[in-house]
Amino acid sequence: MNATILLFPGTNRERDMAIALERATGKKPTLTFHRETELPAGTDLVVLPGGFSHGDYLRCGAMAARSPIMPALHAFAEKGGHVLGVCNGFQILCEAGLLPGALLRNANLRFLSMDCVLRVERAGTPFTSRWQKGATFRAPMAHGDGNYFADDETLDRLEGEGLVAFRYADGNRNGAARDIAGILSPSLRVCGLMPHPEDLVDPLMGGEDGMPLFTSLAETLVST
Ligand SMILES: NC(=O)CC[C@H](N)C(=O)O
Repeated sequence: MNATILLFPGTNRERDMAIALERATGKKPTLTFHRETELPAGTDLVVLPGGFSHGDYLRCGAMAARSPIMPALHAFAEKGGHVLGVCNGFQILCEAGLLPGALLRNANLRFLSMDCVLRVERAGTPFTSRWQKGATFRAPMAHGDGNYFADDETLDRLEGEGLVAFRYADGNRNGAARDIAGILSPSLRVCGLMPHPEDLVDPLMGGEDGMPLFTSLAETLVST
């Protein structure tokens, strides 16, 4: 699997993401700056990592969603490419319209930095094939704007079509609608989630709970 990590001004989780991807694939991902207009040839997976792109001004991810690289990302997704967005990356994917809804300020208006427990709501996707449905796992979270919002019609559609990937299983600290922590596109090839599985991929970090996300992708996206 050839992974490309996108970098925006203010991205700060790209190294964590690169380590997690390399652990799963044995290959170093490519880093591509937001000012580029093309993705590296042969990219199987594009990852938008966490951080504070453009200082979180306007709304988290709003400016990054209009970066020069974004038309290439849209084209990649339309052609069947896989895209993962974590935290600020999830916010950018929503602001870019690649996933529905938006991430609003946390309900208590505080930045949340702690571990949470996620439940896998949809197994058998490129992002979740290594988990059973209903499995729970620990994931660190660190965000000020993780309050997932969408209108009821959209939420009903996401639930009806099995596009809720992950829910908070140990309490809803940020106010996210229906405890939603991560969602999938109808194609199942675009996924965004707020917590950080890439920060729990080594016993030295306190566990490897996040690894199945990356091994699922590595197993699905075997490069030709
Ligand atoms: N860790 C992150 O990616 C943070 C995302 C965003 N800046 C927020 O605070 O919500």
